[in-house]
Amino acid sequence: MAQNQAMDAALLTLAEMGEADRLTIAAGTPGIVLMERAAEAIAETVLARYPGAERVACLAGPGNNGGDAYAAAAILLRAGREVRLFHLVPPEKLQGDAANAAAAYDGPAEPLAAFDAQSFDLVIDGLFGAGLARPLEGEVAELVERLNAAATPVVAIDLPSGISGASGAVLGTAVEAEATVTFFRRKPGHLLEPGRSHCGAVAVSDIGVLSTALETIAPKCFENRPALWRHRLAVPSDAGHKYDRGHAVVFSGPASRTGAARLAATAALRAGAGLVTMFSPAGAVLVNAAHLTAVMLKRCEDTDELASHLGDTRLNAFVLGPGFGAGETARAYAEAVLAAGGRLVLDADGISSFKDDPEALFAAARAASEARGDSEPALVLTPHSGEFKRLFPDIASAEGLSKLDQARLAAERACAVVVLKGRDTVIAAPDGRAAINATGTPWLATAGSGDVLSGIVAAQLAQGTPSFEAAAAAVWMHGKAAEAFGAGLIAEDLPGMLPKVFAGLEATGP
Ligand SMILES: NC(=O)C1=CN([C@@H]2O[C@H](COP(=O)(O)OP(=O)(O)OC[C@H]3O[C@@H](n4cnc5c(N)ncnc54)[C@H](OP(=O)(O)O)[C@@H]3O)[C@@H](O)[C@H]2O)[C@@H](O)CC1
Ligand SMILES: Nc1ncnc2c1ncn2[C@@H]1O[C@H](COP(=O)(O)OP(=O)(O)O)[C@@H](O)[C@H]1O
Ligand SMILES: [K+]
Repeated sequence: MAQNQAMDAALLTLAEMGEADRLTIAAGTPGIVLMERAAEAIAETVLARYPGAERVACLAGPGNNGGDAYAAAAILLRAGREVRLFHLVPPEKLQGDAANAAAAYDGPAEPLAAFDAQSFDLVIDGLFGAGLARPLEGEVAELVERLNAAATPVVAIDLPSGISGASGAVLGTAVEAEATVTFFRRKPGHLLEPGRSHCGAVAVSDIGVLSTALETIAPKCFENRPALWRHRLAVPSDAGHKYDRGHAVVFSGPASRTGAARLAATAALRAGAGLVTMFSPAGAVLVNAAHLTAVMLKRCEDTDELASHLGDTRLNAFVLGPGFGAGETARAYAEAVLAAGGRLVLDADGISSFKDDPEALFAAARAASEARGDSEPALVLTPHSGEFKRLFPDIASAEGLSKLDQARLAAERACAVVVLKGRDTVIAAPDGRAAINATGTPWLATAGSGDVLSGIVAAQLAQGTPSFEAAAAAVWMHGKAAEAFGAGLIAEDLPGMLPKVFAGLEATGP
């Protein structure tokens, strides 16, 4: 059940989508039938979203994306719309299903050069989809730029032309659509920026591709939805006590920089850790004591004091980095926590501390994961792109890697779950599993919101949720908390929204 629901959230590579098509066609559904159903889905979206759009332009490219445009044009013509089709290559040059779709269309058709967006109420973009192989240039690139400058709304078939389905990158230039209709499952490019912003509202149409094909294909990338992790989340048991829900620790920075750690600690408590203790340097104990209530406080002045605290094996999840200060202390604490068998969320200054010797961190993470004996990563890294660059400079600067590729490579190298943050946060595990997040609002771009996220991750780790699922759940909840609050959000508001997020999680399906 959980497996099936997760498969609904799968994001397919070009090869995986091709394989799903191939298996469906081999099982008896001809390609032209899939194209016909794709066209019906496009027409349905057009008629439902733009009931008043009379003058419709269909732009048809040289492949099957163009074939979909011909087939959609035929349906809209039958529905009484004033349809004109503009083609990049003459219909007689099309092949296979696209050629058949073009032959079945008997409305007006002209070369692309005759197209003027201003003369239409709506444009259907069927230039390029999954087969986009290189950057747009010349006549097509100019046309796309004119189209984007015009006010006419665009519905894209499969992907806005110019967007890479694999990476969300703009190849040359790309159509800015109001809506996109894709088939069977989304592709990473629908969620990764800038692709996501170019897609507008995405509708996914089944078109009869066999969902059982996914069992053979075994995709490893998913949209971050509860179906991915709900079954692994720890929930308070009826007769449980607080220690059943884990004991999280957050390291505080010095007296003038304690707020970030408190944000993480409050979030950890709200997100369900049974107990949360702040480890504070001596000079910050009074400041922290004046602010903390349910969060407990312990002095931790140096590695000796830390070693004695780590003797308490009930302390099981740690946050190090928010407001901590970058340097030798952070490095020593991180290594000590991992060596003691703790699960560690390393954020902000904690990440930057390893800038000159990332290998030391990766080796500590590898040793910790091996010592656990369950191949469960002990380390969760939560970098934004600047912090990511400090730990993984070569991966960050390599040409042609998507954000998804970057997070996966980093996770494998660091033997850690990597949460590469942003509007399109990617969560990746060393075994190649990845999730792309779509919850949240731009109001999350506010000081301290990342600190709150690290606390939510730690709460899940403390409760025993596996690291990948813990990180993915935390990112989803963090985004939902922001959505529930709305405009005017500051980081302090996020923990207080978590009860609503939990209530919503209980009430809704995947
Ligand atoms: N059963 C199925 O599979 C179903 C698939 N469906 C639909 O098929 C679509 C995929 O079709 P597709 O594979 O034919 O690719 P498509 O996106 O039309 O483009 C390929 C053409 O573009 C050309 N070309 C590429 N880049 C270029 C550039 N920059 N500038 C200029 N030309 C460029 C490329 O030329 P070449 O690289 O060969 O020179 C080739 O001619 C998919 O998105 C969905 O809409 C649905 O019907 C449902 C069932
Ligand atoms: N435009 C945006 N839309 C959605 N989420 C965002 C956006 N910008 C930032 N975020 C999220 O907000 C958080 C910011 O974290 P971070 O950059 O570490 O900030 P800070 O260091 O101030 O806490 C991350 O979880 C990130 O994914
Ligand atoms: K398209």
